[in-house]
Amino acid sequence: MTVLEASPAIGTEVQLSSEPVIETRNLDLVFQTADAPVHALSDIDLTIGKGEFVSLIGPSGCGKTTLLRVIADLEQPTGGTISVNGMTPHEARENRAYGYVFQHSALFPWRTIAKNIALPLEVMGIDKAERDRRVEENLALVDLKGFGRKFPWQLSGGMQQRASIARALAVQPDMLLMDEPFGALDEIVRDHLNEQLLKLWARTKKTVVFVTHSIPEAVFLSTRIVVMSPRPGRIHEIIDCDLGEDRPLDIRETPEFLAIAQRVRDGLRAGHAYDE
Ligand SMILES: Nc1ncnc2c1ncn2[C@@H]1O[C@H](COP(=O)(O)OP(=O)(O)OP(=O)(O)O)[C@@H](O)[C@H]1O
Repeated sequence: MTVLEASPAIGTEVQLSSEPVIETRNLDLVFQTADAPVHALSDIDLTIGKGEFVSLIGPSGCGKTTLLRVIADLEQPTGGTISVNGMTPHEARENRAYGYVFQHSALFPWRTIAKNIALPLEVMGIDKAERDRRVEENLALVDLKGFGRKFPWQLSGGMQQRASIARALAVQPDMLLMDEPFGALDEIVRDHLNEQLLKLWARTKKTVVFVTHSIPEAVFLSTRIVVMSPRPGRIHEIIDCDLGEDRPLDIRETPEFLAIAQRVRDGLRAGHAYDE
């Protein structure tokens, strides 16, 4: 199925090769605060297809997290429309359509890794045998086999983030929403996790929406990159990242990769001009 998206951003028409799972139209969000209203999102038109890996990139405060939180039903838009898997975000949340991964692992320190992963399954009322099966399956998926009985503080930061990805995957969501999950980690660990995430994505075919500040990370991981501009956050440009699925780390030195990275950098610079 091919879907044509009309977007006010640069690169106005986008051909999606899969059915749309997230669709926003004229999405707006104004936070009411004690001082003055904060216009966080303005006129966001975005369609994300099933199985895509889409990164949101933009300067601090441009609304990346807010957009992810709207998709996740953690914030309510003040204008426009949004559908997630053909449902409202609220219905999608109730249907456990997505798993959410935060910048910091958000694991409970008093529970073992296995019990952290099992927690949402307990809340869902899934029986112990199935919980144990899913814990083992997802530990293996993020290369943490044998670490289930450890506590979070016994694991490195990178391993803790992998455990939170396993927890998000355990509810078997169609989608992963990831808010700068590797932002607090050093470069080498981040490179390694980027490689692992890419393999995981290729294996599971989940739709991923990924917030990052890093241009190389966005280009390395994504099928499309949404470049946002600040105050109020809007989409400046959507860039295709047509590097194929097989992406070893040294792809980052190729002319194709560097050309896309330059386009993203130019987009971020031009987006800043909105502020002036
Ligand atoms: N609950 C809230 N109440 C009021 N203002 C808010 C709230 N949440 C976010 N904001 C404001 O909305 C704007 C967008 O914030 P958001 O966290 O989405 O940006 P971001 O692009 O994710 O930033 P960063 O890259 O620094 O994480 C900012 O100006 C922020 O201060």
